[in-house]
Amino acid sequence: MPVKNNPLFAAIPAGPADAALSCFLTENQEQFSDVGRIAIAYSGGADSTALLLAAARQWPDKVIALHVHHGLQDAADAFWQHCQQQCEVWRIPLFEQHVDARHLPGESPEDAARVHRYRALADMAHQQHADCVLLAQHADDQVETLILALSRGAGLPGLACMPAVFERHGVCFARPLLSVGGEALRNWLSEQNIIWTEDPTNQDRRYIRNRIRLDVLPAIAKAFPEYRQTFARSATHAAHAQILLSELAEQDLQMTGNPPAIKALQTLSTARQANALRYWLRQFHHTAASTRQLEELLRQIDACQTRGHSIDLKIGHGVVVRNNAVLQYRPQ
Ligand SMILES: Nc1ncnc2c1ncn2[C@@H]1O[C@H](COP(=O)(O)OP(=O)(O)OP(=O)(O)O)[C@@H](O)[C@H]1O
Repeated sequence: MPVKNNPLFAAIPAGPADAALSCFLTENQEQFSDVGRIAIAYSGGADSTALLLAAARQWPDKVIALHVHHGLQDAADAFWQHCQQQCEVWRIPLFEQHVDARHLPGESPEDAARVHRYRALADMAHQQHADCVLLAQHADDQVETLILALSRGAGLPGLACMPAVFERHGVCFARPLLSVGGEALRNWLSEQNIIWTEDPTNQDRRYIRNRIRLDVLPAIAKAFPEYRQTFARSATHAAHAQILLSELAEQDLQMTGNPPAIKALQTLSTARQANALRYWLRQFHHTAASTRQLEELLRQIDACQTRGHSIDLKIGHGVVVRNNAVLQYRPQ
């Protein structure tokens, strides 16, 4: 039975996820006015449950659910079973992919799981011919991301937080719930007696994100009741400023050439050199320099005044070296 004729589904009234989705669609009209198939990244948790229901109401019979089985914790099977049961009730087609999300030495388990998850979601979206994958991160996730970025001393790309629409692995991803808080979504689901799964690791204070959510955000909420809106505004300002810096870096790389000529780099101010080099490393070599590495690279470039001067600096999984008149990044 299709979603629109399903009495179980039709009985659920619209809630905050519907409002946020419709606001998002108004803001991104062009991209979403004519979608064929739309996929929801459905973990079984509260946020993606609310998004799945709102999306299925918005696009009856065009919505599919995608679930990534992480195989990391014992609960992964239970999450998958829960998703199967719910999608059967709502008659929403569900697809699943298993990933081996073990992390490499030095890599955080959360980062490894995220990398595998995006790859699996993109694979499934390709296989099912979905136009876009919707993720259920909300306003509180955005604030957590901002605080996490501040705690790490991040630059503008980190402070810009999570974009509402982006592309990865050739697939469009979107986050339509960034304007709504997590509590509103949960309260609404509870009022409708809709069940969801709780990830037990969300209470584990060994993870910094959980400490932010459980300990820091309640204190911030007390001191700054409007923090969701004001923090989101700051993230938006940072995102806009980052766009300008990327445009400037593109112009500067046109002038210096790619790979950048050392003499041409030296004609730029130190801040512009740093900006151009960060962009060059990120866009063309998929790596990022720490603040200290970048300072050292700028020092070596400044000192490179004669043929005899060399440049040699380890950054990410490679080294930046001098190759005659230009810089070169050599993966190792
Ligand atoms: N196992 C999964 N399968 C499919 N999508 C997932 C999975 N885990 C997370 N996602 C998607 O990525 C988003 C962000 O992941 P995160 O780990 O922050 O979510 P979560 O804590 O599982 O929250 P929720 O499921 O309540 O949205 C989720 O909202 C969901 O859309």
